[in-house]
Amino acid sequence: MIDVKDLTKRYGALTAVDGLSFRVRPGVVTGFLGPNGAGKSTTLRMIVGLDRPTAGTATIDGRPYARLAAPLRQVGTLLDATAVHPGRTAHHHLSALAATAGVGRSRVDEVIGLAGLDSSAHRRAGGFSLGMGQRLGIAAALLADPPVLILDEPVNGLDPDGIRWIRDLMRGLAAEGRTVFVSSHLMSEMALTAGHLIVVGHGRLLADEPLADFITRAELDTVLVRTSEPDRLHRMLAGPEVTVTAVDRGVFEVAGLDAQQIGDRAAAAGVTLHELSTRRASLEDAFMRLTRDAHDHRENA
Ligand SMILES: Nc1ncnc2c1ncn2[C@@H]1O[C@H](COP(=O)(O)OP(=O)(O)OP(=O)(O)O)[C@@H](O)[C@H]1O
Repeated sequence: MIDVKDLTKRYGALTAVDGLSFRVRPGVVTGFLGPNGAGKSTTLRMIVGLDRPTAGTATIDGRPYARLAAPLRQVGTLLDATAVHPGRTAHHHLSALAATAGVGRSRVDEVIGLAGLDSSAHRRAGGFSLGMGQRLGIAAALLADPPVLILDEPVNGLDPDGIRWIRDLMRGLAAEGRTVFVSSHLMSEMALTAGHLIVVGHGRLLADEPLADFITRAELDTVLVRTSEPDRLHRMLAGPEVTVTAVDRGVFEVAGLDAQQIGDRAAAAGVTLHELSTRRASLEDAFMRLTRDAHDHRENA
């Protein structure tokens, strides 16, 4: 479990992280989202002891990172995949790490296989592509089999195969009961991977809830309606909170009523419908709505 309490980081006049509190629990992939500059990397860096908080605390299984007895065994991190000596091979890099963590050599080969690096294990990391560097970073994070994983933008630079691989890996690690905390810009990817979301904007907490609740709360679902009686449809749907937008001949997108309400009204009015389907909002839609509102709120404050 990761526990962040009133965490604050100021750089001169800029408050990068502003009194942030949340918990990341085991058993589910928790996505960490926010617009550029929202304070995600700064928060992750404070959690793993690379930055000192101006105020507040961040603990991993009850202790600040710096006071963990065996950090590599307790938390695996991927914060900057390029932080590998370019002259070292992947195998050499992982072996050196394994030695400091008291991890056996057989585990090095195991994580190399797990990360899909078998054929490049003896190449110098300096010649690695971004995606291979990410794979090496993930192999290093998994090396000592830690119960907590903190990954900053792990899909960066990965090809579609790599993206699917890391998605399955993260979900598998969470299903084993580990704590998996992962930041990403890719909403569609997070929607497939995360079960829970922590969303920040301007260093403040905007949401801390299951992914499904976050999307539902944005109330952005719409209903697609097809009819041969558009005028009657308009009359029966008219209302202050209802928007009807024509998307094609006889096809309308309705916001403000759900499919059941529209179906009931059509039945009562005797309007024939040829299609009635809910269009679920995407995580991206919900995220844009929430972060835009936070932005407006600040500008108006
Ligand atoms: N060392 C530093 N000195 C001064 N300002 C900093 C420093 N590190 C980060 N910042 C500022 O703090 C704010 C938060 O940055 P941070 O990198 O944590 O955001 P982020 O959410 O990770 O953004 P991105 O998604 O773009 O990586 C930004 O305004 C950034 O410019």
